[in-house]
Amino acid sequence: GTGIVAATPERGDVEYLAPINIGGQTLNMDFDSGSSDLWIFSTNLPAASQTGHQNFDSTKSTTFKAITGATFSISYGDGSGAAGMVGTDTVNIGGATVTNQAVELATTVSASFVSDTNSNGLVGLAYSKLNTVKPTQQKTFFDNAMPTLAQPVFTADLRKAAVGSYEFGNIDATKFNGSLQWAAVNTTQGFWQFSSTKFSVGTGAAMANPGNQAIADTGTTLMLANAAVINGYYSQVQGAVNNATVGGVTFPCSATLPDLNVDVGGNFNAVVRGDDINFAPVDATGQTCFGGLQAISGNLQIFGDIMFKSNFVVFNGGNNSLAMAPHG
Ligand SMILES: CC1CCN(C(=N)N)CC1
Ligand SMILES: CC1CCN(C(=N)N)CC1
Repeated sequence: GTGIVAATPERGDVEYLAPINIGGQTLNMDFDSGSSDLWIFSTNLPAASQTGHQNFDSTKSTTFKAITGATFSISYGDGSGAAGMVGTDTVNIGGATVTNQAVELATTVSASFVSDTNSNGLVGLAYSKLNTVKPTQQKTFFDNAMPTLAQPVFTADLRKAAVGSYEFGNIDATKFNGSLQWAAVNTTQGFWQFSSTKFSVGTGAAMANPGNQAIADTGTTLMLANAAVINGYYSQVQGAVNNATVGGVTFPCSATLPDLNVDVGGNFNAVVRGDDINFAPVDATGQTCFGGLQAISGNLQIFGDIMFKSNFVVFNGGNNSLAMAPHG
């Protein structure tokens, strides 16, 4: 089978929401290729945490089954998190259906999730080895769906300030230009991870970034890269400064931003359009803009939604590879 859902950006493209159906109830969810838990807002939360959200009510589903003694607890890089109990139910994402999918019902969620009323949980699409359910680790929706999908793939078509899509089991060739370029994925850490050991800025010469790795992460808003990339890129942007007050690199909103070209798996070069690297004004004056490319230490870079806005991405769980092409 196949499935397709619209991916709708929150204001400012902070995250992209898509609807899933669980036991007859529809919730708008944040699809996250950087984690592996499918957890949902539920009526098991304190009433205050449920306010403004779609809350799954397991007592209203005729197909829900609790997993006795199973719990989950997950925390994310930004300090947010959720925890609760676990059951199985039928999950249908745009037509792709898994019976007995582990669904994790939150009994506690952090404040940032409560206040983000557009999101009612996460659909983890990284490798199942990262799933947090105890005592028995559970599989992701994609892992469970794969055997019944027409192709063992899902695709992300995320757009700047526009509706895109997530699709399971099919690669829609009308959604990208040119041919898909493929790279091997290193699954050891459970991410859609690949090497990225060189980059270039605009039409400039390739610069080495030895030993560097990156993950394709739909759950992260920005593109987080190491000092070599940050310095290499922003040295080419007039007026770019590291603005401690704002918490990252800013530049005049009138700046011309060059494209960033990054190596993927030693196999191909992905282009992140300069226009997509202008994330948003820092204040109402619209004079100063916050960069979509920001710093992270270490050599595991996080290619988040900023990269996805310039590239259609295919995740192939059949042979652990990943492909990109410019959006159509
Ligand atoms: C390496 C980190 C990337 C951001 N995360 C995520 N999308 N869930 C957490 C893991
Ligand atoms: C990967 C996740 C990080 C935390 N999130 C949040 N606070 N809304 C969602 C995505």
